[in-house]
Amino acid sequence: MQVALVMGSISDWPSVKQTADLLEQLHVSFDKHVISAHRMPQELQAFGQSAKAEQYSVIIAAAGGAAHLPGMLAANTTLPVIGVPIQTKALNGVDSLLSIVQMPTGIPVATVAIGNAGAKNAALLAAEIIALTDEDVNTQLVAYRDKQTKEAIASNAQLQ
Ligand SMILES: Nc1c(C(=O)O)ncn1[C@@H]1O[C@H](COP(=O)(O)O)[C@@H](O)[C@H]1O
Repeated sequence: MQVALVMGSISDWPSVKQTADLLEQLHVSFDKHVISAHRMPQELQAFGQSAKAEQYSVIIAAAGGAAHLPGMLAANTTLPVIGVPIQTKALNGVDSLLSIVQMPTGIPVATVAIGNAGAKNAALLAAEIIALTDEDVNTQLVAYRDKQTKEAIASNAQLQ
């Protein structure tokens, strides 16, 4: 698999599904895992440390609240980790965002926006990394961008 799609809880799946659907559309192969740094610390460490040997190219990690999962995965691998802040009820996902984005120097997490835009951009960012060496994924990405541009131009008609 090219991407490991990891979430802190099964309750994150409705958001993470948007990432999964877009990865599928872009022909990126991936598998899905619930792994919590807080609830499954040993499994988290084992997963991070074996991720490179498993031949993943990118890890996407989505978590909400005290979202230490992306950072702790990044601590256990040198693969690129994309962090997705899940929108929370109590603090609207600002808690998730700040937990993920403010990493110390030396252990980066590529953090995307809170909510739907972030969930989708995580898939696109992963696909852009994969597309460096995968012509099929590159073709899908170019087509995605092309369609998006055409739709934006066509939306001018709604102004008339
Ligand atoms: N942020 C983390 C971590 C972690 O970072 O290890 N593990 C679970 N969670 C988050 O807790 C929220 C509530 O989880 P539950 O619904 O299971 O109580 C979820 O958004 C999950 O990502």
